Amino acid sequence: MIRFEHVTKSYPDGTTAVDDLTFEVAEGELVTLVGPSGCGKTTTMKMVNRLIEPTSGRILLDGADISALDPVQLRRRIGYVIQQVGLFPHKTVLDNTATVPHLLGRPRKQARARAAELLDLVGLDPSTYGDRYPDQLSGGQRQRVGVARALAADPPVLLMDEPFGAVDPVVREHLQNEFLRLQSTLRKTVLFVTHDIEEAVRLGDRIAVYGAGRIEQFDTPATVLGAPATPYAAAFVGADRGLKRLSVTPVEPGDLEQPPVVRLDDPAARAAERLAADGAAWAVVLDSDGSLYGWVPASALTGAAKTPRTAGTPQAPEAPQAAEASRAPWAAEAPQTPIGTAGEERAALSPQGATVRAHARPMDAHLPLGAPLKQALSTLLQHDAGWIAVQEGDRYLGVLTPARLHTALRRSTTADAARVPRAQVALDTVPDPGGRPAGVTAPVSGA
Ligand SMILES: Nc1ncnc2c1ncn2[C@@H]1O[C@H](COP(=O)(O)OP(=O)(O)OP(=O)(O)O)[C@@H](O)[C@H]1O
Repeated sequence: MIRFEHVTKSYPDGTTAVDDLTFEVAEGELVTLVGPSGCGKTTTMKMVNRLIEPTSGRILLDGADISALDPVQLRRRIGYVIQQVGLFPHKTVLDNTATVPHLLGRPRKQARARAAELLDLVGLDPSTYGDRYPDQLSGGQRQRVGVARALAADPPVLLMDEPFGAVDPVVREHLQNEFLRLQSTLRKTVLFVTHDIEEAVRLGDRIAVYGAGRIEQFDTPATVLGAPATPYAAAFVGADRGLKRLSVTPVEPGDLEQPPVVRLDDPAARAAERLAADGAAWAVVLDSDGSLYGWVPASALTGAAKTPRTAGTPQAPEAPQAAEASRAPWAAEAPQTPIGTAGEERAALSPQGATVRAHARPMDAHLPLGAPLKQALSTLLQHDAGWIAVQEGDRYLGVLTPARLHTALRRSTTADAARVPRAQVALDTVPDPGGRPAGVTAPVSGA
């Protein structure tokens, strides 16, 4: 755990780089420091490993004042990754990574074995890259070596100063994902400096938004985006913060609609009756194991007797479209005419048309529960669909609609501001697609 207590750093020329900082980074937490150039992020970070000494205040590491610790001993507990990486040009990748464990007294062979494990961990095959020199690597690969090297002594704390700043946006996103994957298992205490709000939001458990030498807001990404504490923080996170917030708001069970559900092997006639009774224009179709197969329009089921249809890929015009806000997205325009269930009509069903299977449209697109709303919106747009199914593992849970997505975003903003679970928030200003106040009587699965 890192704790800053009223830390100020002033230079003899009168510049105050940071002014009265007080904050805490919990063990295993990743805190991003974000702000414009010159606002004091790097100074903050370098005071933790005593490359810079504060003018006043103190910094505690696991409760101990670091000013009383030997700087060399202190730095052994702290991995440091910087943008320029700073690999030794004349040493191979493996030797670069093995340097610290070797310096710490591990026999060379052991240190190299550990280095190979770490290279593997950061996604560099040691048999391919271990014997290369830094100038034989791409920028992104060098950054990975930098991370592997910082992890080599297995320090509980990592300081990362714009570690992915020198690579193109695609590689950067890849490195960020890999680092998040690593961090989910390693659980280091991380201070991560960036001037990129997208990166800060993406990686941080919490974000410190810096103004000139001071922290303007220190909170979760969702709260910083949903409820900026000051006009400065609002301006820094950007006018499009609602869009950014989509990336940090997960789909929860309470966000989902529950349209009628039929199974592939249900008799088509019975499914049609069910949809007619519900006044539904379509139903979700599940496999026998409860996973998503696709959807079926009521019109296909009612026409089942005459024109059995072989399931194919749905064409865009057939895809379920976004509902008007006033009714459930699956609601029929007019009540469906139940198809005849008289014996002679049933007998007319061909074997192919007898079950939902013959009329169902497959739908490949679905989302895992917990996926960010941004992914949900992107999937909806990509498939030109009015809903997208949400699954937990292989189990279908319900569907997310554009209206529900909007409600989820609004509810999460309110929930974060009030510090309560999203499921407890009722919004009565925006009706959901069923015309109900969202979060009050809307169908909720498992929330
Ligand atoms: N040795 C120094 N003497 C005087 N001023 C300094 C010194 N080192 C840094 N500063 C000033 O302290 C302020 C904070 O610098 P710092 O490097 O912490 O900013 P930063 O937020 O990390 O910026 P960047 O994103 O550009 O790296 C800046 O105004 C900088 O000019």
